[in-house]
Amino acid sequence: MMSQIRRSYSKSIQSIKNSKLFRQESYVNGKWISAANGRTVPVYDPATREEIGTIPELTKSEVSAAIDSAKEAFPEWSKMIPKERGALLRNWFNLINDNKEDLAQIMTAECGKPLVESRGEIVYGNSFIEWFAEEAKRQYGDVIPTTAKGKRYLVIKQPVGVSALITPWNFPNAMITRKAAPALAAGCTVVIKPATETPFSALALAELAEQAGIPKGVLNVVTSSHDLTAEIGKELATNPNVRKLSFTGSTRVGKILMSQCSSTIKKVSLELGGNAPFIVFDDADVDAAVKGAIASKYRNAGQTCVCANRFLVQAGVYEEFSEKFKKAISELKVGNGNQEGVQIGPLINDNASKKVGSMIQDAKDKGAKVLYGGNNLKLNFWQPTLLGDVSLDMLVSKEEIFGPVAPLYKFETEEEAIKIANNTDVGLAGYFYSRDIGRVFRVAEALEYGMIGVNEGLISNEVAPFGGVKESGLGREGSRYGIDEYSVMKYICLGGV
Ligand SMILES: NC(=O)C1=CN([C@@H]2O[C@H](COP(=O)(O)OP(=O)(O)OC[C@H]3O[C@@H](n4cnc5c(N)ncnc54)[C@H](OP(=O)(O)O)[C@@H]3O)[C@@H](O)[C@H]2O)C=CC1
Ligand SMILES: O=C(O)CCCC(=O)O
Repeated sequence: MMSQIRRSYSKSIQSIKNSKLFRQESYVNGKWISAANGRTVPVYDPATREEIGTIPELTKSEVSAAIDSAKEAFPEWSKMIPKERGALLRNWFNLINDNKEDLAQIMTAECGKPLVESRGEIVYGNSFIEWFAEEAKRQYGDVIPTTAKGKRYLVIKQPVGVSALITPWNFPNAMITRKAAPALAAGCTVVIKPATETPFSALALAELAEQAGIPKGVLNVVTSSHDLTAEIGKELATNPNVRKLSFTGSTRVGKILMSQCSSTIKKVSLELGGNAPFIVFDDADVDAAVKGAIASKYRNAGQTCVCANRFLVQAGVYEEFSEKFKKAISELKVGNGNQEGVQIGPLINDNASKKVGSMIQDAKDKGAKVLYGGNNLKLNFWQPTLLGDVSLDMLVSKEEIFGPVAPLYKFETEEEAIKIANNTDVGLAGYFYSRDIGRVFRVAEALEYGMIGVNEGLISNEVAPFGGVKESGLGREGSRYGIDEYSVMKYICLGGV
């Protein structure tokens, strides 16, 4: 049976050492399940369009049953001593660490990112598990000085309850661990719905969670098809037994989920789209700015919500920055992510590719110059692209590009740069390069973004609060604040003391 299925695996999956990690069933209540109606959905390698394997197309009622399992598991898990929960998370961390190369290969096969980035994401994703394994022990409450004789006031933190976690395809591992680890540490049980394009990284995590001893029903992974996504999302957002929903993805879907969650007043965390400005001032170290720009823009072929989206460059260094940027991207290697040396893989699917193509065309139609690239090489592989003479009416200025395209704008003054940078409905990450300490404070404070990189293009880590303002979302992930998203405060007023 196995050899029959194996024939259709992509090459990257064939090379994994621990074949147990490649699960093709959903994981509910400690069991690996198929859909009751037997229906499956194929998953393709975006680099080759080869079928990697299949996943069950669970229906709404099966997702509802997974929520029931999480509800049943909640009392015991939430009452466990935090240190014991932390120890199980630590086991999970260790197992992920032991299997990191296989996990990276599965990730590259299903989402296309270069293997070197997949390896980095496994380490990054695992850092959230390690961090929250520790934080489980640090959910401190408060004792509030009394205002009346004979009374004492206490505040304790308790887990919010069953948590639904809906995650995207661009970070198939880290977006799960950044939600599941604080949820489990706080004492919540979870139902995870991974993106239909990238379910195997999620199922591999579930396999290792099971091996780590995380009890049945505590962590569930439900898979389905794009056709049923809206129905399943609605079930997760409206089922009264779910008390928390955390979503990473587009602002469009975030708005739908937030409105659906209002029917049962769930606690909601949303990590949505961005339109990150990357500002280079005249006083910047231009070489450092180019290095930061490449790291920020071309990570995951530009498919990252914190990717630089608009490059605002002050007139005095515009030519120098543009020339050096162009040279740097001309050296980037595009190809199948599982080949050594590749820095830019394919976009996730045809829709993503069409979106990038139409944004480049729109910019050209409105007068932008292609300074480098601009071509679709094959399938969904795009050349790293640099656009000059970009104006604010172009789609690349207004929308999240989610592809390897860098638009350059020239500005004259600091005020103008801040005004352009803030002229958007979203506010996730913003970046700027300057060596003037006064400007560093002024601009960092003036930018309407949840996260700011100053002389730095990569800002994410497990100890810092990740999240946005405006339509980029609600809540913070990672850091000491991340666990609060899965906790509720209880005030206890003690009389007769
Ligand atoms: N903030 C971020 O990290 C991300 C931002 N985006 C932005 O969104 C654009 C479009 O990408 P796309 O993949 O379509 O983004 P979506 O927001 O549609 O997809 C992301 C996740 O949301 C799920 N989803 C989609 N519709 C619903 C729904 N009605 N209810 C519940 N869950 C739902 C998807 O599931 P399924 O896979 O089953 O469809 C997937 O798990 C990108 O170009 C980018 O700009 C996209 C992904 C991540
Ligand atoms: O939403 C995303 O695009 C994933 C976040 C990437 C990061 O953690 O840096």
